[in-house]
Amino acid sequence: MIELLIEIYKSLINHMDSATTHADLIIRAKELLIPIQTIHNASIMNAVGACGLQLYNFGQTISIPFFTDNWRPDSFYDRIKENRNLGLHTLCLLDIKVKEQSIENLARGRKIYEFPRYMTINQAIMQLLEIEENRKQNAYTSETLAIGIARLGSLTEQIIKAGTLNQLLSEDFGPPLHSLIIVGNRMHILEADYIKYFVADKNKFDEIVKRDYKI
Ligand SMILES: C[S@@+](CC[C@H](N)C(=O)[O-])C[C@H]1O[C@@H](n2cnc3c(N)ncnc32)[C@H](O)[C@@H]1O
Repeated sequence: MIELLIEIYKSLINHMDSATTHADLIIRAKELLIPIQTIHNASIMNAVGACGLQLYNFGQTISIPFFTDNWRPDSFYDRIKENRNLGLHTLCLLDIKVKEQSIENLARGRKIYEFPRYMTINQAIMQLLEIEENRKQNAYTSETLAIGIARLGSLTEQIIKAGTLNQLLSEDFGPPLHSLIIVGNRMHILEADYIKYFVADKNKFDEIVKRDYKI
């Protein structure tokens, strides 16, 4: 019970009702008859509006896990495709590996943990392009408009950059945390006007807006 209370306490530092983790904690607390008071807070799920895309126009959020040599999951590709078909943007949350044990240490019961790893926007784009290359259903291409966000909310270190997936691939976003947004295939003119502030290559951006969004 103490452990659950600590988990709930820790989870108060983000938006309490936004994800499976939170629902799980609340259900478990209710089962144990622990009284709960929810204090709503900021979350990437709504702070993402800082990139200029309107929250109304986001579809399903996805999480992109690190590929390994023999585990390259791609089920989230279908979610991106569904969102894009409806003209909606996709917020991609990127994998975090902290307190992970190697198979060997796990097998031997050694409490030795691997160095923490945080997926970068560049790694996420590489994985996404590999998946498109395999699936070939045009959910997106290297020319699709996207927005990379790093350390959102930090007064001095926040970075927001918009461009094609290909353009963002070579950008340096610095230390974690990173998120990626794949822009839907419908965009309001106000969204386009806002995003322009985060674009390095304005000519290319205008070209894409004209070509893909007819605005
Ligand atoms: C498992 S999710 C948890 C999100 C958290 N519960 C929340 O609601 O903000 C963690 C992922 O959210 C994204 N994220 C959280 N905070 C962020 C920030 N300040 N800037 C950019 N991405 C962020 C990153 O992709 C990170 O890997």
